[in-house]
Amino acid sequence: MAVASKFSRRFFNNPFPLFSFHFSSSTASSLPPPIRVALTDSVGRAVFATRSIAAADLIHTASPAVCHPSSARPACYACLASLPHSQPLRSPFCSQHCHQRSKGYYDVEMNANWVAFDDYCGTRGLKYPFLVKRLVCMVISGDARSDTLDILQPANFTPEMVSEMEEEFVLLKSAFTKALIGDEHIAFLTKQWYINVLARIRINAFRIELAGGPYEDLLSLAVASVEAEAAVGNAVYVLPSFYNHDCDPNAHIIWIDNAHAKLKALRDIDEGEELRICYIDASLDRDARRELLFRGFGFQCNCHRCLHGD
Ligand SMILES: C[S@@+](CC[C@H](N)C(=O)[O-])C[C@H]1O[C@@H](n2cnc3c(N)ncnc32)[C@H](O)[C@@H]1O
Repeated sequence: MAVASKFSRRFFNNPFPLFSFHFSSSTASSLPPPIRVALTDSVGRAVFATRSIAAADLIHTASPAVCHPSSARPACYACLASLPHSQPLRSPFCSQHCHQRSKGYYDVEMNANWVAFDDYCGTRGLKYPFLVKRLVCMVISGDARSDTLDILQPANFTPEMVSEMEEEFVLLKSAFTKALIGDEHIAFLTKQWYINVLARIRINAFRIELAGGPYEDLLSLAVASVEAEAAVGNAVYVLPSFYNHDCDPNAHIIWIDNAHAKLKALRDIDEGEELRICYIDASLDRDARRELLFRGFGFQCNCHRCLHGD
């Protein structure tokens, strides 16, 4: 972690961190999470430890700003908890609590006809437009602000990529206008807004695979593992989006039962060290990792492993 340490010593001494966070963590301690976000001169913003953290410690938890279940596996509409495979799906919710808390945006979504939009995105294998659709429903219902994701780093789209998004944007917007949602409620939904949100989702979305998915029996476990798609869905978070990537990370993000994320230390971390997670499969060889990071996230990885040819 030479690169991380190089940044960390300098930025830990910066008296003006961009953010410090004070929210609940599931550790027994009443201390705030031991992190802060500060600006670096080579990788934008980054997360730094404000005290030493022991291997396997929970650093903090995070709830998604927006999430959406995958179509391949039944998952709760609100929290992405696995739903039983073996029962006919009666409700898209895992609990009354999830139903209640997402009722506003669920009703907005159910009021519109999604056949054309879902077909268009489904046949092209597009998953991120579904996160935008969810965010639009949340904004209309008053459950989110239209600028919720503005703080996150955006991807650079080429003009060709932008023009390819025209059709999905038109289908999304027309589903709402045909559902007679008043202009005043969807004034924010311009093509520029759509592109800006997708650009942030592209860099910051997490594909969620549950570590502790409840399988009712061996058959449902077999069905789940035979399916190529192990993810229960995708989600975007605010604080976890400030973690930079390292091919030999000192932290990781995990999901046990649902989209509520846990950031955990993979090894002992010093006060002032930068916390980094791995965005991809770290077991790939250097060329494959670099290719994936460049195509998926648009950056040349500056981690110690990559710089030293490992
Ligand atoms: C999810 S964001 C991480 C937070 C970001 N630095 C920011 O300011 O919001 C991912 C972006 O951070 C930068 N980044 C993350 N890890 C990097 C690395 N190992 N090498 C170079 N750039 C990296 C890249 O610009 C990448 O697109």
